[in-house]
Amino acid sequence: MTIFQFPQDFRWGTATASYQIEGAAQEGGRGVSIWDTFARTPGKVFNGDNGDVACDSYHRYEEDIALMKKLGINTYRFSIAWPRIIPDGDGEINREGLDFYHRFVDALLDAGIEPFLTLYHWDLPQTLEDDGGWGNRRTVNAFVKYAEVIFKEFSGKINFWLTFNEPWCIAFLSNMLGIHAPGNKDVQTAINVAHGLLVAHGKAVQSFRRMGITGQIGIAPNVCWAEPYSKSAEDQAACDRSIALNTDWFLDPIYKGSYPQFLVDWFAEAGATVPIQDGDMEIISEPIDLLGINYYTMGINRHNPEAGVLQSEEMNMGLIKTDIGWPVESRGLYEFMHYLQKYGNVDVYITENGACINDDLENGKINDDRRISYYEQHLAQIHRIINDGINLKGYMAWSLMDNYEWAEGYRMRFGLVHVDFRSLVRTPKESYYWYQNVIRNNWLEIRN
Ligand SMILES: N=NNCCOCCOc1ccc(-c2cn(C[C@@H]3NC[C@@H](O)[C@H]3O)nn2)cc1
Repeated sequence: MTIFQFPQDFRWGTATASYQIEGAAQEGGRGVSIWDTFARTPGKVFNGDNGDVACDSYHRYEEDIALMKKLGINTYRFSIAWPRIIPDGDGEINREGLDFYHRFVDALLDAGIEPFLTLYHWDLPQTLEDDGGWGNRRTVNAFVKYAEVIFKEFSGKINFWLTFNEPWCIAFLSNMLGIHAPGNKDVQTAINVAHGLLVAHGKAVQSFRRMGITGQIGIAPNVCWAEPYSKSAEDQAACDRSIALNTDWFLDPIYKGSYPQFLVDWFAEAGATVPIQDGDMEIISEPIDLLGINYYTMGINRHNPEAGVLQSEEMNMGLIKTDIGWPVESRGLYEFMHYLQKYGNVDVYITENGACINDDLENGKINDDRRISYYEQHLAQIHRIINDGINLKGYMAWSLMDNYEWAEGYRMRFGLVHVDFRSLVRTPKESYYWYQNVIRNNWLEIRN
């Protein structure tokens, strides 16, 4: 038996997002988001699943908070649905939407749980997408107006703020690969979206500072760690491109005030350029306080001219995979956290980490041993990272409960709690009780 003791002030939590759990899509004055539209577009989402009901957390949040309290977490990451706050994107404020989130945040605080608020977790008001989306400065300015409404409303209640979740997914998965909403497949559009959201991020941070809002603010990139299939320079360069597009493309502008030139040049070869306007990079590089890092898996990549714009092909190395097909390899988290040190030993929270394991109820229990094994491996790496002196301050498991996994609909289950999407009954899985024990002890026991 090996014991890994965590720091006394280490934060333990779980994470969700508005469109994935709330439901009540036509209630409370909520407007239409790009995911409502995308989900209703034939062929885009498995089974045509949408977020109309989801986990119905809009109505059942007190039950969810009771599960969080029983789990023993002290931190809960959630996102605000912009379409609940300003239904048409940049028009009238919907008081009913603000009141819902006040009730929710107050209930979290009453339960002794620190809210970790994400402003944008992919549910853009459709009206703004119709007018050009993140590539149009109207959307950038509308985001700042929305952010300032939330800052003003929740300052004093919220101490941890994130502007954007997974900017690579918002820009490239959704606008170059077309896999997520709005489903564009155009490199220039993706680069325009990435730049727009970065300017929006910087302007929101400037507002946060100017308004004297409580707490710390940052952004949450997702990680795409990759190691070369061979020792060839070509394969290493292919890995560098994959890693950098998820991380450096966003963190270089924020921490250095400029894009990674080798990728700018790579995209220029493909005929795509970054639409930088005077003053943009100064805005984007407004200093932040923390980073959220979302890690799921890593790849072994090789250069392949046929493998998309980046010409970086992920090889199937025969590793154990989760049920969504992602290799289980916790080593990439350790390697990435050291890679991240090039931006300084900044405060980092793992804001998402978890496994898609689609076990179902058997005799009233869900024996998700594979999920427990995934968490054991990744928490052991977390301990190793902390032991190396890296400022990793907390960990949020993705996810509290099974929810709407975007284009995969409800078939892919990441939760510590099982959700029956017909009855909406929640059932803690064996991994929930395992995580409860880790939190209670503040240590990890690795079975020999
Ligand atoms: N990276 N290169 N890929 C090249 C080609 O990929 C094809 C498929 O791509 C991807 C990549 C990444 C994801 C993904 C999903 N989640 C889980 C959510 N995170 C935020 C939260 O809402 C969770 O639901 N995180 N990441 C999906 C599909």
